[in-house]
Amino acid sequence: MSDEAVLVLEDGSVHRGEAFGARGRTLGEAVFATGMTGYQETLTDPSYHRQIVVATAPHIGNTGWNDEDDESVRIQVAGYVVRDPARRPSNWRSQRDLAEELSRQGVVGLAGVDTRAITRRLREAGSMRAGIFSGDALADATTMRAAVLDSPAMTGADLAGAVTTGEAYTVPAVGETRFRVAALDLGIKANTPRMLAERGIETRVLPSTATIDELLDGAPDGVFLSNGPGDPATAVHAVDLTAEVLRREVPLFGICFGNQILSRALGLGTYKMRYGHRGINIPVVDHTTGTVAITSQNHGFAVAGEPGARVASPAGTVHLSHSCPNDGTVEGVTCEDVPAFSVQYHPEAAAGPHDAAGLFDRFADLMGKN
Ligand SMILES: NC(=O)CC[C@H](N)C(=O)O
Repeated sequence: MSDEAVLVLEDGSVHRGEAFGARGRTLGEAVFATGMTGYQETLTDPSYHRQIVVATAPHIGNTGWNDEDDESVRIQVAGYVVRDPARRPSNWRSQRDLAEELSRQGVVGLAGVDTRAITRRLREAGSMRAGIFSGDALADATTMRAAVLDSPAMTGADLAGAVTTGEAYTVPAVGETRFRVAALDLGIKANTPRMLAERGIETRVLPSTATIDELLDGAPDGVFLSNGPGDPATAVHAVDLTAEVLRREVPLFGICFGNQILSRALGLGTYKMRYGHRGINIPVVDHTTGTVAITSQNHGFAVAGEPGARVASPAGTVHLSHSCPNDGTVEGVTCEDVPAFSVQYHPEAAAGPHDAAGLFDRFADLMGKN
């Protein structure tokens, strides 16, 4: 690992370091993530599809790679940028080294750059299109920047189809089955059905193209809308399905992309944030209880509205029930006339705080009351 690699941002800045993982070219939206642990879960989270993740934690790779912590079947990020990779992993669960796994899966990375300087740039100018170039793909700065400027933006990107399951599958409950849930897979993470299962919930995971009849086949007790990549404004089919689920008053819970979809089905808007929220220590205020949870997050779009407000929707009153005190963005919505709620943050996060895990119990209660 001594050959050159370069990160080129849309603003024309060029950041030179060393190749990390596979050699070649990759293009995507550059975003920064502030978690100091959990890189394996981050890299395999489908919500990061087509994003080049810049780690602000300076030292990455200490705990290696194992076959247990993947959130999906592959590394999903378009590229990975770190400052100082661990020279050798040391953890009792580690089976491989991070750079080796990136190479094995053909994921192009970059090491040895000042990731905090890059982060400051992304924070001031906002998330940008970017490319990592190494090996045969290295070229002069003008050529590399032209490739970046030619790549698609995240606004308007419809990406659920690229990460959803091809076939429906079922994850059984642990112990007695209390409820059955139909989950729309827009980029679901493995830990979601696992956490539902621990609460006696069987999850049937369906492709993002499922029809309303497929989704509600067998009369599930609830519907779950997963996290996922891309711009929620493009998720027209998922929004239509959700509107129908609301009309039928089937209990519904959504996470992140799912929160944006429920909100859009309720007539609220979504917009692209300047640089988003990606980390494992982001505070969220619950306006119903006045309590604050520390949460894991990974989103670049947000729901528009005034935190704490109650607004009219096709499904009755909606409470913009959660918000982030850092920037006043909406972090969750609760329907007051139909059994539906969602959050922008991640109760299923592994490597991250557990403050929000109770949301799965809230979903179970909602199904129980129905
Ligand atoms: N984690 C997610 O579900 C992300 C949702 C959406 N793609 C966003 O960036 O805001």
